Amino acid sequence: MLSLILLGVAALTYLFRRCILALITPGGIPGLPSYPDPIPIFGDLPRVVKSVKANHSFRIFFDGVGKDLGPIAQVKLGPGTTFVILSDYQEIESVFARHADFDRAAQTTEIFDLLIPTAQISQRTNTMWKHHRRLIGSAMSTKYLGMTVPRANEAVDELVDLFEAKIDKSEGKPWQVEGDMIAATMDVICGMAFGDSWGIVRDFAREVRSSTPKNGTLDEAIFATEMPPLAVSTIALLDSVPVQATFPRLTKLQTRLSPTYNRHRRLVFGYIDTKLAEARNRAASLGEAAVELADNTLDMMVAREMRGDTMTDAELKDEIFLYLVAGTETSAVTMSWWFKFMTNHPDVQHKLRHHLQERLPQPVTAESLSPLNAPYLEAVVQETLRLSRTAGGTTRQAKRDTVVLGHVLPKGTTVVIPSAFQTEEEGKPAWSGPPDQTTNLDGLRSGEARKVGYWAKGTGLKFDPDRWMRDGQFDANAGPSAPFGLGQRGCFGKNLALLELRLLIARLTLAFYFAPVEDRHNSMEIWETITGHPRQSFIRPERWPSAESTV
Ligand code: HEM
Repeated sequence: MLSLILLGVAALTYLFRRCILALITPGGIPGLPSYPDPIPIFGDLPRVVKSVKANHSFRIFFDGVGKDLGPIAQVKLGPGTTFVILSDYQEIESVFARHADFDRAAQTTEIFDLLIPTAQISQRTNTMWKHHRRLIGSAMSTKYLGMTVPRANEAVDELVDLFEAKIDKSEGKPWQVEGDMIAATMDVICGMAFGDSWGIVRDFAREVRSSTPKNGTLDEAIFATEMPPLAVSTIALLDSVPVQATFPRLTKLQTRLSPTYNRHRRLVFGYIDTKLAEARNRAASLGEAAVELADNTLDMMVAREMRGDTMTDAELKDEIFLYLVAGTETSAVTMSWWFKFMTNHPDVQHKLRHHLQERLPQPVTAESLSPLNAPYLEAVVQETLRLSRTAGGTTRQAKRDTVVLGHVLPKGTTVVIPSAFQTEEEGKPAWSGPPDQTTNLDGLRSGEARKVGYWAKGTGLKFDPDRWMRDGQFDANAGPSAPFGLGQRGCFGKNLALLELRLLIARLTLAFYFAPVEDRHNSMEIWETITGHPRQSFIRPERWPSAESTV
């Protein structure tokens, strides 16, 4: 009897110890390279938090894991939470294409679900996501985007005018350009989403002309321009997305209760309400013709509603607001990096200007900006996207147990795809771990043979648009780059973003020479929100013919 009791006690003790061990061990996937000595319960979390705080950047941390630990590695964030970091381009392509195995990760849907719970970005690939894509997909069609070019051209005219005003007032001093680009992309996106630009850039130009700039601590010009309340509230809502929060759920709870957040929300969603009512009145008076005549996204959605293909009002408003969330900062930040690349590469500016003078008819159309008509322009756009790494990285979550590079990833595993692969060099991928981690991966990869080339050895981190050119043509498969993600959950606004970048870069190159700036204005440091901003985005434009330009 006693021995039975002792046996029972031993069994219970063993089970108890196993449970405690399971609780305090950070978990992880057997056989995958990971950092040594994670802290029990917290795993690598303190290490991640420290690195992100020191660098102001998740991307630097995750790129670093890929470089240190190899093409597939793990970061253990405590029991049950493991991130797999995948840096091998060929396998990344395959993961993006395996829709039955992977979906948008909860880490992404959960950071947006407070702000826009029913928008595409907050959904797994479910019925609602498919319905929304069907309803607004045509907003990204060539036909619709082509129709928006005259309106976008007007927005660029206003930006050129703003730069002219700033040149006249700045006495040759540089200024930070990101605020101008946020204003310009908001004007473009609002024009497309509501049919009305907010006219922010036009107001900026008026304010610049009627005031004197201050001198900043780096001897830069600081202009007294003010964003209108709607734009301020939009930016505040965007900043409330808990992308860097250690405990996002707690941060969301705090945000939900914040009077400031709720005030911004009321203002922006009240504006969308008014626009929605106006669009419905317009559609009612146009009847059947409303579908054909719709020239902005809201009108397009409302016209379809009349044909019985409906979203709820909440869904409609979330999708429209997603335009502002996803479409302004991303394009503005990419453009801010472009200015930096230009001030550091006068040779590229000259080459691009000559190319555009030869190729671009006036007025500019969507077709004239295409890679076929202006291949070097496309090379500059794609090189800017590759090296600015605006989105930093993407994530996917395993829908079932699945194999990646020979390792079984359990259902629910989050795969992080850092941006490091975009700088991959010939025969030497971005990662360079110890020899046992850089073994030949052939036979382990689940995708088809590689279609995309490598960047020439030692050049991955250089800004060089010519890497995309083959025999005078743009080659989309020259080397690895996926700034918009890939697959069915890739960026919805990719075509719009590309058109906008092509137009802005072409028109600004023809209008100005962006003179080099001093070293103290030329830091390449990143600060990260949802996107990776250049900490310094100084420009010193000159009208053509420029006194400083040598050509
Ligand atoms: C340079 C500009 C832009 C960049 C670099 C960019 C990048 C990205 C990336 C990396 C993703 C995630 C893709 C993935 O997980 O595979 C994404 C998603 C998305 N983007 Fe963009 N984007 C840009 C501009 C835009 C614009 C202009 C719009 C719309 C007007 C837009 C709308 C969206 C939407 C709605 C999603 C979520 C799609 C979904 O969840 O199915 N983006 N973008």
